Amino acid sequence: MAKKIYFGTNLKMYKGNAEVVDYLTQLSQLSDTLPADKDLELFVIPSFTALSDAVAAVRSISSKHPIMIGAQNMNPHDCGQFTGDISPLMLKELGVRLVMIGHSERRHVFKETDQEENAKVLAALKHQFVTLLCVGETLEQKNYDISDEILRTQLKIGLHGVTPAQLPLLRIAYEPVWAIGTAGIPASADYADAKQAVIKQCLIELFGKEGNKIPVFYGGSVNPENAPELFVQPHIDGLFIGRSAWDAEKFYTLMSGLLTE
Ligand SMILES: O=C(CO)COP(=O)(O)O
Repeated sequence: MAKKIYFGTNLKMYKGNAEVVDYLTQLSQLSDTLPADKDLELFVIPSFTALSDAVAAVRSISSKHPIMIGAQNMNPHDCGQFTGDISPLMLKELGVRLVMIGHSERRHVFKETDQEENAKVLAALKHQFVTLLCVGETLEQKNYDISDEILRTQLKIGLHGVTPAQLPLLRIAYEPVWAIGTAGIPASADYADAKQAVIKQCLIELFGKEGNKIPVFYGGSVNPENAPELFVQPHIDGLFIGRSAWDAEKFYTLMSGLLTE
């Protein structure tokens, strides 16, 4: 069987409810026309306020390649005195299937620690969410030549206590902090692939040969120009995209170009 291919986008704090519904309606219709013989996992991660209607929107359109809806963050507790936070049970109730944990903006803007990401990873897996842990080094860490150590630390703490039975739900995104967003400089395909290899090696150390089956995506200024080279790298299982995927047609064009090459 051909290798599974992964495409996802994080909408960050950009689209409100109505805009997310329009976007998903368009993207679901377009995704139906992607090659039927490809084994694809597509996911879109909107803001919390759009999740309910986002789930309804993707359910209302039948597509050969249905879109999985994810949340951008999650409190690890089922309920409690955590004003402003959202629990796993609340996300489950809405039909959300995926939870993203440890996005660079959560780590660096909101100062989340590896230990906090670990609590969220364990809670997300316990509640059977597809669990997407993001890792990546800052520019300063890269300049000190400690990127590999940082990635290994984020993985070893972030995944502490994950059991082999939970691995099929786990996804990793490598998103170098310096490559993300409007001020980001895209990683070269060679650099990205080398770091993805470090991540895969660490996953094998943690979980044995089953660790090699965990999909690892690249994210950080993916665009129509650099996507083809990134996509064919041996250690990159999928692309996790921000700005270049926020227009449904542009996202579709990027994906269909890669799938038909
Ligand atoms: O943060 C990202 C995805 O989570 C990547 O964003 P950009 O593709 O806009 O750099």
